[in-house]
Amino acid sequence: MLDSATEGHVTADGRKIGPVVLEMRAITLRFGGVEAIKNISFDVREGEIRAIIGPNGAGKSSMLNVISGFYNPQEGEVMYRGEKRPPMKPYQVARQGIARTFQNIALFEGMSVLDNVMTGRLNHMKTGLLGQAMWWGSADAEEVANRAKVEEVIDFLEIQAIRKTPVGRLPYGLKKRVELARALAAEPQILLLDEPMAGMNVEEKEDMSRFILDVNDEFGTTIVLIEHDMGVVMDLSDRVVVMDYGKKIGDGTPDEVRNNQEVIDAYLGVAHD
Ligand SMILES: Nc1ncnc2c1ncn2[C@@H]1O[C@H](COP(=O)(O)OP(=O)(O)OP(=O)(O)O)[C@@H](O)[C@H]1O
Repeated sequence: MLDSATEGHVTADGRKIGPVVLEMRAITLRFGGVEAIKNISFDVREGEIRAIIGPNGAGKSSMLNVISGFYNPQEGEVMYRGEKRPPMKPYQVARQGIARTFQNIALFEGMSVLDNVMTGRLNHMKTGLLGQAMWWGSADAEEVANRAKVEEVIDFLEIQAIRKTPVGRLPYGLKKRVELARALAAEPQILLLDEPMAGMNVEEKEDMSRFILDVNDEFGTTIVLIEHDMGVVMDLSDRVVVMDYGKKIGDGTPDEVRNNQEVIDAYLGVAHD
């Protein structure tokens, strides 16, 4: 199905998957004596939904943190759009078009939904948020564009009704959606989602799954996600990387991974959460 890193294909449901956009090459990450990631390679194609799964402590968050620039690995290379990425700070990675959400929600609780989503535009602002706030009434071209994008995202994620509500007053599932909105406001090419359904009830999970699929479909955003809920992962993802104790033990379509004996033994048989 995927013969070449430079070719794309169309999925059974009609979504376009492009060439490789991000490639992790032989990544090793250590914390003192702990090897959180052991010589792992995998790639991400433009427009795909790529999951990273594995039991607790497998190294999934560490991997997402390497992609987002939060950690720089001791060994290996991150190739982005065909070029080797030098060690970078997270804000530099964000400027390259990679946005993320966090496992534990990281929003400004006292600020409104609208203002929280607006912070996602920081990378697109020449004046910075404070400057924008001071000129809130006058609306120059940059501000108009930023506001328009934020309103588009708010509409898209169906959170218009709560746009003025302080985030601290919202239920958990909606906070997660606001976090997604903030990440989307940055207009990322790659969106990193760290356990987007964690702590959600069934209905909230269904909503979030739909929004992830819609974002991917509507904006063509490439999505890399970590998720514990196996049903969600198998339904959403084009391809899945399986990690266990810092090693990669599987990589392929949901069906391939489901039928991989090493994965069955090491992961699916292991209860957690
Ligand atoms: N900042 C850190 N300092 C020291 N060790 C760390 C640090 N971050 C992660 N580790 C260790 O690295 C290993 C991988 O952790 P990581 O959080 O990446 O796993 P995970 O698969 O995301 O787990 P979970 O599903 O529980 O979130 C663990 O042994 C963890 O204790």
